[in-house]
Amino acid sequence: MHARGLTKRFGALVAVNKVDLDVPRACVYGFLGPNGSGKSTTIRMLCGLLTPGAGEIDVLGLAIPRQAEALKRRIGYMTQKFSLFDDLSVRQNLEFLATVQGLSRHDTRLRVDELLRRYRLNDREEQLAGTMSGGQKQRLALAGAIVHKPELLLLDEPTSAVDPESRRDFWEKLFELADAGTTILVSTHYMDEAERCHRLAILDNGNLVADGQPKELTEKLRGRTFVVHADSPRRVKAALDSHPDVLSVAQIGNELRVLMRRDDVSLEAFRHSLDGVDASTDVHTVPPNLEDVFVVATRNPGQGEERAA
Ligand SMILES: Nc1ncnc2c1ncn2[C@@H]1O[C@H](COP(=O)(O)OP(=O)(O)OP(=O)(O)O)[C@@H](O)[C@H]1O
Repeated sequence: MHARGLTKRFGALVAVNKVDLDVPRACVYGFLGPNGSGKSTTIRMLCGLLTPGAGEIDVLGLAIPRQAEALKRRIGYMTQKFSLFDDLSVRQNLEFLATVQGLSRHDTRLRVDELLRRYRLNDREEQLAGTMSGGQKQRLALAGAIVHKPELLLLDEPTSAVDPESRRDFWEKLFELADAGTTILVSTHYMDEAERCHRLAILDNGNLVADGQPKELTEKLRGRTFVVHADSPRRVKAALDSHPDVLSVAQIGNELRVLMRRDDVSLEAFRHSLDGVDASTDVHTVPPNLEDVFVVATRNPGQGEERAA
């Protein structure tokens, strides 16, 4: 899947601004960005639900939106809002979706049986979808999105309302699908999920501000993250908040995770800048994580053009 110069305006707002994307086949591609950064709008344009203001889109060899009709049978789409019928049973939901996708009665029965088994829903196939837990609904919604064995799956914050174990379980299913050749584009606000993707794109105010493999993105930030142990972390944080080279400070218990704007501030110089603030401080460098990448990409003016190869 490729997009070039993808743009969408809503009145004066540029929701998506000249975005270029390349999503390799059978890849789990993560889409990250603050609220309102344009993730859903991009995904909706890629699956032909929304017409771009400008740009070229090629999905599975089809030109979108012109050939969107032909794309429908080849993609699956699932959003944060469960697209299920609450007053139909688990089985009826899957049967309905299979019929909409044009499966014969025979194929529908085989496929629904297979999905109920594989998604551990066979012990509750008669239960009304509306009475299921968030995690179960989400498993059913995923089963529904792949009932027609799509080559590409577009998932818009599919795990936003479920517990950590259900999220892990859901991601196991995504990797199973990718191993079997399905390409997956998934938006998320969870860094642990982003970390698991083969590749990632970060959007900010409609602009693509970073893309690459998670490891490439974090390696580029080497030398920028310090951890400060202190007896009075609030006082140290107050001092760091006014430090010109500090981009962000996050408190985790008695530790402060400090992200610098630049990578040329030495550990010694940084230690020195805390002299006289709290005698108990202990500072060391730590490897950057994806959250650091996210903060740099979305908060640091001038970093917008940084891209991993
Ligand atoms: N139909 C619409 N009409 C007007 N503005 C819209 C419309 N759809 C989206 N927007 C605006 O476009 C911007 C991008 O929205 P979008 O839903 O794509 O962001 P997002 O990154 O998916 O956010 P979130 O993480 O909150 O889901 C927002 O400012 C939103 O208000």
